[in-house]
Amino acid sequence: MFLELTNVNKTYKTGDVSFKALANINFSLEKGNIGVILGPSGSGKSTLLNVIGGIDITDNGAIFVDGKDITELNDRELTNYRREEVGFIFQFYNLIPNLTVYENVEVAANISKNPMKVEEVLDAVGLLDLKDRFPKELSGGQQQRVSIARAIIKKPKLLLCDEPTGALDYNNAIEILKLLTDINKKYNTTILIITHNTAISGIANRIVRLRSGEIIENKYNDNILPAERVEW
Ligand SMILES: Nc1ncnc2c1ncn2[C@@H]1O[C@H](COP(=O)(O)OP(=O)(O)OP(=O)(O)O)[C@@H](O)[C@H]1O
Repeated sequence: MFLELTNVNKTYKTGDVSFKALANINFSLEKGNIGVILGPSGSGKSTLLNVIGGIDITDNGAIFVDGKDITELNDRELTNYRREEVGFIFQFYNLIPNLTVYENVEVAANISKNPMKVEEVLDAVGLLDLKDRFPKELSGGQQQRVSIARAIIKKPKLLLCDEPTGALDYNNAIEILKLLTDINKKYNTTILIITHNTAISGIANRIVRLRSGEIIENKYNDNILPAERVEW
């Protein structure tokens, strides 16, 4: 199994108050699969993505990524894991406003050991013609393509997406889902998407539903839809 979580718990402590954000999480995802984590606001989706991405730490449990338990890594190893093995995509793109499209992607290449060529990645996301524009000169969908280019240039084993279509209108959202499924096929990248939008689960091999930090449903999807046929 490529990604495997066993008995993962996460508690936030603020002063004397503690809050259990993840309770006994168990699920797994095969290499090259797409997983979708569904759940309402506050159900623990971002927390789950953050612990899988090595941005936050768990109370206990194991998180195996490609055979390695990342909860056992020291700080330096965890930095390398985040930098080399995981790509992140967020709802609000987080592009650097005073750098061009090309430069935004180049920055990511510069901190990676064995990156793809900037042109190749911009071509893969359909932005080669717009490489000299600044983020404010792009539509939301185009800005999200830049952030996807930035995430995949390091050839991540795992692509973690936090509401990747949350700020987009329907047509742009479908284009981004199509791009994610294309990347999944082209590079065999394992992708995990968190969203409150149930319709997005149409493109996923595995669907996990969270409520109040607990998994209430975990199923294999044997009726996968192409992105173009996802509707909401
Ligand atoms: N740093 C923190 N300190 C304390 N509590 C936190 C912290 N981060 C998140 N929480 C709490 O943990 C719970 C889960 O939060 P999380 O952000 O994982 O939910 P979510 O499903 O991603 O929500 P949303 O869809 O609104 O982003 C929430 O009740 C939240 O208030």
